[in-house]
Amino acid sequence: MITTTGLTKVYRSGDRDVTALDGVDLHVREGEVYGVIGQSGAGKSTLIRCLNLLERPTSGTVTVAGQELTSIAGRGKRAGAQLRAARSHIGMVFQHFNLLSSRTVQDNVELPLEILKVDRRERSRKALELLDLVGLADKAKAYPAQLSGGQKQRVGIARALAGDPKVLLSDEATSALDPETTRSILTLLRDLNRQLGLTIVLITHEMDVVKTICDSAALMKNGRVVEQGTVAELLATPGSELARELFPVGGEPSADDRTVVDITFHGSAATRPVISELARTYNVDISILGAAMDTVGGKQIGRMRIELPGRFEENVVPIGFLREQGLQVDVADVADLVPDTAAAVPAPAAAPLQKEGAK
Ligand SMILES: Nc1ncnc2c1ncn2[C@@H]1O[C@H](COP(=O)(O)OP(=O)(O)OP(=O)(O)O)[C@@H](O)[C@H]1O
Repeated sequence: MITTTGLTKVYRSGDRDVTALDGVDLHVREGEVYGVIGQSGAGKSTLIRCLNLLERPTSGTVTVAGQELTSIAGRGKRAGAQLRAARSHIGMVFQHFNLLSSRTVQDNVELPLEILKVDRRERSRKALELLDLVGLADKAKAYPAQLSGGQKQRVGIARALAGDPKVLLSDEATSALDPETTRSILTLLRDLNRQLGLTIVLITHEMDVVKTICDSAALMKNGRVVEQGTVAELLATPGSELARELFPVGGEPSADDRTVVDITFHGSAATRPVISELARTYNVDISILGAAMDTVGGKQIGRMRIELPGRFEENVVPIGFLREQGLQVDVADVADLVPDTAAAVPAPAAAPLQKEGAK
C-alpha cells in the first residue's frame, strides 16, 4: 500500500544542513497497522509528513496505493489539484488534534469535503455517519472547547476519514492523552482498521502502542530505518532491538559457570511444553530467570530467559534441541550478566525509547 525508496530529506537550518531522513525504504502492506518508533529527533514526523507530501522529500520516491506521489511534480495549479486528489486517499491525525475552534464538531468533519467541493447535503450526511462511527453522534453541534481530549481526537479521526481514505497516518495521536483514553483511541483505530480495511501508519515513541495494535513495526535512528518487519519476523531476528524492547526479559545467572539462553516463543511453539520436554529428555535442571508472555496483534508471543548448569560447551545438545523445536534461541554472554563482571566491562545500555521533550 505504501512504498518509499531512498527517501531523503535535508533541511537547511541556518548555515548547516540537517539530514532528517537518510535513504528510507519503507514497505507497508495493505490492511496492516504499521508502527514507526524511535527517539526524539529520529525523523519520524518528517517521514510521516513526506508520506503525504506535506513535506517535499529532497530525493527518493513515495508510492501510495499504486500512485507515485513524488512524480506529481511542481507546485503549479495543476500539480496542486492532482496532489489534492491523491491526498484525499490519505487521512491524517495529529497529536494536538488541529481542530478549528470556531467551527462545530460537524463543521470540522465537513471541512475536507468542502475542499473536495462535495455538496452540502452529502457533506452533512457523511459527517454525521462518521461521527456515529467514532461514537460522537450526540456531539455534532458542540464546539471543540466543550470536548475532552479523547473526544477531540475522535473528531480528528472522523475528519481524517471524510475523504474515504485507504491510508490513515497518525502522528503521535495518543501522546497528549491519559492512559485510559489512549487505550480507547487505539481500540477505535484497530476497529477502523478491521471494519474498513484501512491501512494505518502510526508514529509513536511508546513501545506499548506498538504492542497494543501494530502488525508490523520499524525502528528509526538518525533518519534511517534500522529494523522493520512484522512483529513475528522481528521476534525471530537474532539481536533485534525492537524485539528486546517489546519483550524485555531480565534475570541474572546464579554463577558464572552457567549457560543462559533467551528463548522466543510464537505461533504454535507458544503453547507446547518445550521446557518440560527439555528437562525430561536431557535430565537437566532448568531455572527460569525471567519471562514475559503477551498477545501482540491477537497472537500469543513470549520470551523466557533460562539457566542451564554448566558452560555453553556442555549444553550444545540441549540448545540444539530447543532450536529443532522451531524456537528462536539466543545464547547470552554470561560475562555481561553476572553483576561483578558486568561492572568491570559494562554492556552497552539499551537506550530507552522515550521522548526527550516536546518540540
Ligand atoms: N523544519 C525543519 N527545519 C530544520 N530542521 C528540522 C525541521 N524539522 C525537523 N528538523 C530536524 O530533523 C530531525 C528529525 O526531526 P523529526 O521531527 O522528524 O523527528 P521525530 O523523530 O519526529 O522527533 P519527535 O519525536 O521529537 O517528534 C531533527 O534533527 C530536527 O531537528
